[in-house]
Amino acid sequence: MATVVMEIDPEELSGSSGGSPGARAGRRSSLALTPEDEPLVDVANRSPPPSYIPSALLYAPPEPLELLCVFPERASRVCAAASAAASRVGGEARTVRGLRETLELLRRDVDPRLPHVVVIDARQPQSLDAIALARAIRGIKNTQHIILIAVVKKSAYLKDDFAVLPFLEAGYNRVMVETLGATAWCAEMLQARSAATAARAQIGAVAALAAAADRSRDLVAVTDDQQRILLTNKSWCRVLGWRVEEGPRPFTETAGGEALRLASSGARDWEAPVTLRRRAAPDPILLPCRGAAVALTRSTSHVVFVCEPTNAMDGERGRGSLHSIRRGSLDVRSVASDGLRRTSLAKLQGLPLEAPITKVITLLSAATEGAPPSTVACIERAVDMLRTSELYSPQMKDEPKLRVEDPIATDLIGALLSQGPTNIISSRRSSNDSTVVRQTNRTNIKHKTSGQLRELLDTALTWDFEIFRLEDMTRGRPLTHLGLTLMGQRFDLCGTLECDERTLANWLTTIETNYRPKNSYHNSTHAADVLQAVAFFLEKERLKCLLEPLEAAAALVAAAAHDVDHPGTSSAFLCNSLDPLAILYNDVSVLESHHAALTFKLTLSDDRVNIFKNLDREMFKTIRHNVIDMILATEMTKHYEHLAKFVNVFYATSGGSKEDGLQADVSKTDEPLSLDTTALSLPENLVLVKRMMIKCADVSNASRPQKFAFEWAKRIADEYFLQTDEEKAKDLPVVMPMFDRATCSIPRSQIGFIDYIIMDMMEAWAAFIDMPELVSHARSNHQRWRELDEAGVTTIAEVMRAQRQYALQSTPSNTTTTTQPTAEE
Ligand SMILES: Nc1ncnc2c1ncn2[C@@H]1O[C@@H]2COP(=O)(O)O[C@H]2[C@H]1O
Repeated sequence: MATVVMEIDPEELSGSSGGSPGARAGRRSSLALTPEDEPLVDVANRSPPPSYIPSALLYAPPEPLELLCVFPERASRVCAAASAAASRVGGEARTVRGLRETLELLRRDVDPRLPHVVVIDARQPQSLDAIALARAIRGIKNTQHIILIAVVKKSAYLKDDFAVLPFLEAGYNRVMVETLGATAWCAEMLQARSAATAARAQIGAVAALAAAADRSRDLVAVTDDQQRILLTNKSWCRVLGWRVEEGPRPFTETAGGEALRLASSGARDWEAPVTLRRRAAPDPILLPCRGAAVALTRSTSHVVFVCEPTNAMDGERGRGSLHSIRRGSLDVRSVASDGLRRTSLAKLQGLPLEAPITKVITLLSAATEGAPPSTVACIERAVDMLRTSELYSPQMKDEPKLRVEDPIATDLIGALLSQGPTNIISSRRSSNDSTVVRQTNRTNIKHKTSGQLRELLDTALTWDFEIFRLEDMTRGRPLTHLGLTLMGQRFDLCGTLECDERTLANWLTTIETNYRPKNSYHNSTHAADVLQAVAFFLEKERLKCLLEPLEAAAALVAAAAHDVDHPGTSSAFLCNSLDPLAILYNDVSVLESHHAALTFKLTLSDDRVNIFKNLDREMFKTIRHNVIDMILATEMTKHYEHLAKFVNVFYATSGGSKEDGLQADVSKTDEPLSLDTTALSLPENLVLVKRMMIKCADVSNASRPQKFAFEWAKRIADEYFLQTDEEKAKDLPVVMPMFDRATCSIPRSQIGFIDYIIMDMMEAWAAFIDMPELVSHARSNHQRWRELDEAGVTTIAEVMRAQRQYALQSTPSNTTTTTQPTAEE
């Protein structure tokens, strides 16, 4: 139906003054009246309003469980079991003995520790009337979300099938038979916490929407499907002379007109006039009304009426003007913080410079204007978080389980992600193992390759490239050979950098010589492996289109040199031992700074190795900047920062899933990521791609076929163990105490590494360059580590034994397949 729009006189509508139709003036309304006041109605030709609570409103930050036990007997073992379960799942328990104490605790006006769960001993009615207590708790405001659990005797069930009913009717959510079982209580606590958190979020959302209605200058009423009024807002009460919180009453007592007919017709969304009776005045008023039916199922559950007051009512509003309604609704705290925010905003706006984060904070702060209190609270929290400088530092989510149950993963991830010295330094000694630039005395390499080596190098661009075979065949100098093949021949680095092949060979030899062969992991085989991964990635269409030859060259150089002179111990170790490198770099990005600086020191030290010597100043500046940036990006303390930036820029966010995306869980990997291709055209985003490329290459071992992944896992564990040995021998803080060769579970460390470091990153990168095998290998490695863990395998020797058997079983005809590559040549 077409809507007839005409000017109407609000005073006439309100019935409070005469006024001829010809004298109509006032605001526009989509409500149309004929001169005879016959309403023409605009019905439901727009999209219907939402019949759901928007998910953003249901956001509930994870909270540690708060348990309240009400047990008359202090020494109750059941109470102790429930409390122990609460702490097992990372929460806290308090115990009270009776009704009075419980109610006192719950009635405290602002108790931030309002319990999620109350467990009540219902086994001895003579000591505690559990039914009365539940009723009393449910009678207190804001306790609807609390999960009440009654503990009953087993005999209660056996005697009477319906024994639970009085408890449920009194307001309990669950009835539990008394038990001391830790598992049963833990399960109960976890379920109860999530039910309570969800319920609290729902109630908060409803309260927020009620608050929004309350602050509207429109007259708002909500009825049920029987047209009984359930909720009215302040404007409604003021104009119609109602008391706030009048109980349910028939809407027809108060309202009439076309609006009512439409509401009862089941229309989803309509506009029509409504007549409303005022208690203090004889004449009803006629107001334009917008209505909506809320239907969570097929049938309507609620109908919302929003009636526009007329200008003539402004006089009646008193403190109900828009301004005074808003101000009146704010409490002292929110006014104060609002004021403070404005002051600091004003200061920020006065500055000539504005960082993007300032713009974001300004926008968010502006969005609190007129928003309901719960939304304001959410935004304020978000702004507080944005104001910290550690935006990308990960914090364990609600995963206290990890800490308790998987100390090895906690150790590893904690050590990878934390920077600087370990907190307590029990003894400080300078390291004898100072890092010095070793001059290479092997500038001449035998560049010719044997037939077998040539054959192997021909497969250099396959994802199952036999890197350990290359290590054997080249007697520990895989980087030079692979570098000449990939950088020299495949990517024509000499053409891009305008250097001769001899210089490239010298450079590779120099870099390789400065890797330490004593390291089981951080040696030149790792450098070659990362170089190979980068070269493999560069072959992908997406990167071929995006990167210039100079950028590709920078990536290869960075990959080859990214861990040069790695001492085999972590930055934290260097800081703890006051190593000269830690002193030089002030405990900040110690190793990566050293790798980048040494790369240039070695390269520029001699024209015979200087692959950059023919570049002009600008090109040199560009490649130097790129190489440094990529090497620094391999620092694991910045892992989440780089990953989050990459994901935020290149993937469209949907429903907050990207925030969750950083939570490790290899089981939830089915959602396709949707690439935002517009971001690709912005040159400033390329740096994120390059960082991500080297980062993924650096830890790609976990995404390689199993036999390689397992060998790398063995090597890194060996290196970690040596560090732990050295820390103990030198009385230094032990950075990863769980990495003790006698006790450490290799499978568990790998499961943690894949869960928390690899999976999300590989998913994002694999989708970006279209390389699904990165994810599939990581998943199948994860699966195999789990099998080994479940089989009780822990040490390196056990892993290797199990893998040898596994290889024999899965390829019975191929008896040469082992996880340890055989030496050749
Ligand atoms: N398979 C693995 N298991 C555990 N840690 C690993 C593994 N691969 C790489 N790492 C760690 O990830 C880090 C990446 O940066 P680094 O090469 O400096 O040091 C690496 C190791 O500490």
